[in-house]
Parts: sequence; structure tokens; C-alpha cells
Amino acid sequence: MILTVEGLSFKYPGREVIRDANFSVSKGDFLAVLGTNGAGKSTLLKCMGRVLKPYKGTVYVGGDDALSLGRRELAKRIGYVAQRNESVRTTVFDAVLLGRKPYIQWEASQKDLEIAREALQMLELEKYSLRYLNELSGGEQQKVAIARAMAQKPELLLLDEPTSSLDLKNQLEVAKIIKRAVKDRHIAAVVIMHDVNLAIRFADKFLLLKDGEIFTAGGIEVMTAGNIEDVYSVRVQVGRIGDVPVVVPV
Ligand SMILES: Nc1ncnc2c1ncn2[C@@H]1O[C@H](COP(=O)(O)OP(=O)(O)OP(=O)(O)O)[C@@H](O)[C@H]1O
Repeated sequence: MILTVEGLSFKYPGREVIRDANFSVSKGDFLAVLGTNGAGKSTLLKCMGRVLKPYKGTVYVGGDDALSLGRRELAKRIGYVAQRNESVRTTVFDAVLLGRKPYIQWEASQKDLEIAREALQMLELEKYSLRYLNELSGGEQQKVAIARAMAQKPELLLLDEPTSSLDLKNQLEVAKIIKRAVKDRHIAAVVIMHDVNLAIRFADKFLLLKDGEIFTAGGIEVMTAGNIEDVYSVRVQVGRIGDVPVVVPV
């Protein structure tokens, strides 16, 4: 088990946003977290990445309580990419190399530079290497943030809407890259997604969040029209076009 969440509850001052969440993530899982705006998806992901501290419950990373791990150790195990990333005046290469920080003692080794180059290649960003982050489009910046998380070589990727600023082709590419990384590296990814069609096409596990509670979780069998309607309050049909599963609002 890469990650186990037990009895996790979180509140912002005066308001409980996550109630008693229990689930786990294993090697090879591409888990899509779905739910309406404000359901608590980002909050749950932040609790998993120790950006926020739940007031109840525990997050186990491997077998260890996340709270017992040092920053560096946690960063080796978890790569978290927020919904919005600040764009500072660093080059794309340096921003991706930053993913190696938990492994670097004094200065980056040849291996670190090589891993950063690989991550740039993976996201097809080589030609942007020497550009400044604040001179990139929103979608390009989003790909840089994913490349940095890949360079970090964590066991678990936590990605908050990684495709939200991407065009159709890049959405498919990035979803494929995440899926391939999960399978090839024997890691896991927990990915917040708004596009239900992208989720059912690429993810193999699903967690549907409704009003701060896990409505249902499991494999493709939980992605029924009934569950999707209950969570999103939209009537849908679930079907297939060739090999591709599709959800169509009706
Ligand atoms: N810093 C904060 N202080 C107080 N309330 C917050 C804070 N951040 C989020 N919330 C509230 O907590 C609830 C859950 O927010 P969260 O961002 O986790 O939802 P989400 O499911 O990720 O939504 P979206 O799909 O719109 O990104 C929302 O009602 C939101 O208004």
C-alpha cells in the first residue's frame, strides 16, 4: 500500500469540509478524484500531501504516519502539484531541476541533471528549457509543474487538476504520460479531474466526493449513470464509442 487514509476529517475555521474519509492507494493505481466544485477535492489532496493538517484521522505513507516524516523524506515519497502554481522568474530547466532538491546535498549531480532532462523530454518541453516560467502560457506552466513532480521520482503523485489549462491534445498527452509513469515506475497517482470522460478513459480507480464525504469509491464499476447523476445532479448516459468509455449528459 502506498498511501492509506484513515478516518480523515478536516475543517477550515468554523466549517468541516472533509468528514471521515477512509481509502487507500496501491502501486499501479491511477485514482481519479471527482466531484462538484467545493466538494472538498483539493482540501483532501492537500491533507494527503501534508499541506494541510486534518483535525482527525491519519495519513499513512508506506507504513509511516505522514506527520512523522521529515520534509525531505516526504518529498522523496510524494510529488504534489497544486491547482495554481506561482510563476517566478526561473528558467524552465531550473524549475524542473528543483524536483531533485530532496536528493541534492550540495549541488546537482550529473544524474540529477539527466533526470531533469528526461522529465522535460517526457512532457515535450525541451525547447522551452531556457525560457523563463513567467513568459510561458498557463498550459505550458502546468506542464512544467508536472515535469518537476516527475523529476522528483516520488512513489505517489498528487495532482490537482493537471489538465485544466491544457488544450485537447495536451489533455490526452498528459493523461497518457501520467498513466504510463504509474505503470512503468510502479508508482501511484491521485488526480483531481473535472473531465469525467478523461477520467474514465485513463484512470482505473475512482473516488467520488460529495459534500465532503466519499460517496463511493472503486474501479470502473462505480462509474454508473446513477452514481454520476447523484454526485453531479446531471442526467447522464454511460456508453462506449469503439473502445472508449463515454459519459454524455442527456
Ligand atoms: N482557505 C479556506 N478557508 C475557508 N474555506 C475554504 C478554504 N479553502 C477552501 N474552502 C472551502 O472548502 C470547501 C472545499 O474546497 P475545495 O477547494 O477543497 O473544493 P474542491 O472540490 O477542490 O473545489 P473545486 O472543484 O472548485 O476546485 C469549499 O466550500 C471552499 O469554499
